[in-house]
Amino acid sequence: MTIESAYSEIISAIGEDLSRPGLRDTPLRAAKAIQFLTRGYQQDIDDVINNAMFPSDSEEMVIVKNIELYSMCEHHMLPFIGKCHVAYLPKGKVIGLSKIARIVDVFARRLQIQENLTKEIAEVIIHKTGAAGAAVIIEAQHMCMMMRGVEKQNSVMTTSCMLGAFRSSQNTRNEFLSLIQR
Ligand SMILES: Nc1nc2c(ncn2[C@@H]2O[C@H](COP(=O)(O)OP(=O)(O)OP(=O)(O)O)[C@@H](O)[C@H]2O)c(=O)[nH]1
Ligand SMILES: [Zn+2]
Repeated sequence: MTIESAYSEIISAIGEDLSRPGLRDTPLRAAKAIQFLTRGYQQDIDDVINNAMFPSDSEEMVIVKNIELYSMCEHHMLPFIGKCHVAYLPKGKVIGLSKIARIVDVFARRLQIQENLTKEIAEVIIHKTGAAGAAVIIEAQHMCMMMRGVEKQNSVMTTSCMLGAFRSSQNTRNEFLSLIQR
């Protein structure tokens, strides 16, 4: 079954008239949309990074904060939306700035829970850059909690993953936390 025909069935099953003009092209449109929202499954991390690693003597913390994040919860297939803060401690090389946001998207554009998304981003950053540490914090709101279910509009879920020096050194962790709060 194609995604398009699956959407046709869903639209019929909810009692709608698939032949009315407004819905005629909807299964195809919706199929394209869900493929975009889950395109992370088709992406390869090394292709995304595209060798954008540059030698550097700097061992100072690099932080990219407020990366906007759109993902889909794996329980309800509804969006969760928020921001992601990423940091790492370079060791001999730095990664192209945009690639950090691209890595976030590779994992966000899948069916996810926020905890796993946070961990997957941190693990790839540390493995691909050989950094002395990596840290990721995600703050997000889940449509499955807002539009339906418990219907809470203001709760924000915060998750973090601290690896390497961010886990072992409280000073490093505090530096990261104070810099993202500024
Ligand atoms: N830990 C975690 N839970 C999530 C995430 N996204 C959605 N959930 C939760 O997944 C749970 C699924 O619970 P179920 O009881 O199986 O599903 P449900 O009956 O639709 O639950 P309600 O949302 O409470 O109505 C809910 O508590 C959701 O809030 C996430 O990223 N992380
Ligand atoms: Zn959900």
